[in-house]
Amino acid sequence: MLEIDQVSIEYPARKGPPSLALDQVSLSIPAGEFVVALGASGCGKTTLLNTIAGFIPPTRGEIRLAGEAVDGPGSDRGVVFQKHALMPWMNVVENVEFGLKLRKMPLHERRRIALECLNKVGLLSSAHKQVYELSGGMQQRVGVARAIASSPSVMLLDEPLGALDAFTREAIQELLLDLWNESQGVFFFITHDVEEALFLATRLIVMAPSPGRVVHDLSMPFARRYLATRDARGTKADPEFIAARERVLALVHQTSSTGMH
Ligand SMILES: Nc1ncnc2c1ncn2[C@@H]1O[C@H](COP(=O)(O)OP(=O)(O)OP(=O)(O)O)[C@@H](O)[C@H]1O
Repeated sequence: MLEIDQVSIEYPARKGPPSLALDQVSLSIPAGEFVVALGASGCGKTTLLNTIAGFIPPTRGEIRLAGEAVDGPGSDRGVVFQKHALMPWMNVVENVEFGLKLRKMPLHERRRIALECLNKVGLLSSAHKQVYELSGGMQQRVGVARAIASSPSVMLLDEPLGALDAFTREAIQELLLDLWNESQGVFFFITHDVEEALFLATRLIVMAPSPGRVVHDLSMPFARRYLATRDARGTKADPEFIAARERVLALVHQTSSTGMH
């Protein structure tokens, strides 16, 4: 269980009072949920993700994972950013096993795990390539493999597919659902794309800015429907999906325009 308990984050302002990036956000997220955060720019999505990751301490409130307060980054949380943060001087498999190496895991063991993770993301045959030899989509898959290498109970993904073409994006969406389904952990995913949000989420949170807060918390059926049918296009073309997309678009629009005033 991931618990976000009354978390507020203030950033110091150059002049005047600090700005409230998150205002008393509370969410209880049991294992096995795929949470997607949607909302206008500046509503605090990245701040919330970075706080769960342990990169930013809450100004007030607490984050708990399996009952333990989060007080910094840890191998129980894997992070994937939009800009893949791969190390260009290491090859693909060395990038994937890097976190395990830091934790002093012996080479043969970390290599076995890294290759297994590369296999899961469909890149086993690229294990010994250099990072620059890979496409953007492949690099993002390496980022995912690296994040799952430590078997985290929470995966944090900040617009990981934002820079990819539509075809690559859809393929990685399906991969992420498979990895989530297999892990039965928590995925926390940020996107600006409503269709992507609806496809991936079992739980969709809509946030609003000024101050950053959660204004809607909705349960979604489509991710599980896809996993049962393996029909991504059929899932996204379903009238129920399209109706939900229009409803959620209207909600996001509403919350972002009220945030302007
Ligand atoms: N390091 C920082 N220092 C000061 N203010 C910050 C900092 N990081 C974010 N903010 C402010 O906090 C608020 C929330 O920002 P955040 O990046 O979390 O929003 P977001 O919803 O992820 O936005 P986007 O969708 O544009 O990525 C914004 O008003 C932003 O200007």
